[in-house]
Amino acid sequence: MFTNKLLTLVLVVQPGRVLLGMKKRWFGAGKWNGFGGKVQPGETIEEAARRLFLPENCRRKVASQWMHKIGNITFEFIGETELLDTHVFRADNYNGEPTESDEMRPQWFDSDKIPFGQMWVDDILWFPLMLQKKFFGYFKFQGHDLIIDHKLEEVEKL
Ligand SMILES: CNc1nc2c(ncn2C)c(=O)[nH]1
Repeated sequence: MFTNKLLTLVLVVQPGRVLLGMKKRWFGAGKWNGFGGKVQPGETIEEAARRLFLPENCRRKVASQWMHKIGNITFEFIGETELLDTHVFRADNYNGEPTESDEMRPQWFDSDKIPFGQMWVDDILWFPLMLQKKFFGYFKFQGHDLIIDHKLEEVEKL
């Protein structure tokens, strides 16, 4: 019997560059990734994505349509009963200056120099879709570094 944990992931994709953050602790520490985390009770997925990406002081200034949903990926880890239901957004119009937090150290990467070797092993599979389309994904992991099964499909709408 699986339980579902709702997570958000925000990526800023601009002409020629992508904003990633080095996760400094907890789940996924040591990997570059988008920005996000757990959806709290009582908030929508979009509200969580906004809360977890935008610093407190600039949330008011950013219009609500600043991001759009582009993907949904479910991660299963063999031996664990909690599925990570990850909702992926793009926030391309973000024009702030990303600042380091106790969780993440932000850095811009050229689109052709994404550090996939220091990212979750699934990212290299769905990033190309994320750049062009909307997609659904399912990844079954053995530990944190081996994908033993996956599905990935482009969709017109989520
Ligand atoms: C397990 N692979 C994986 N997990 C993620 C990712 N982003 C957030 N979470 C929880 C990711 O890119 N890959």
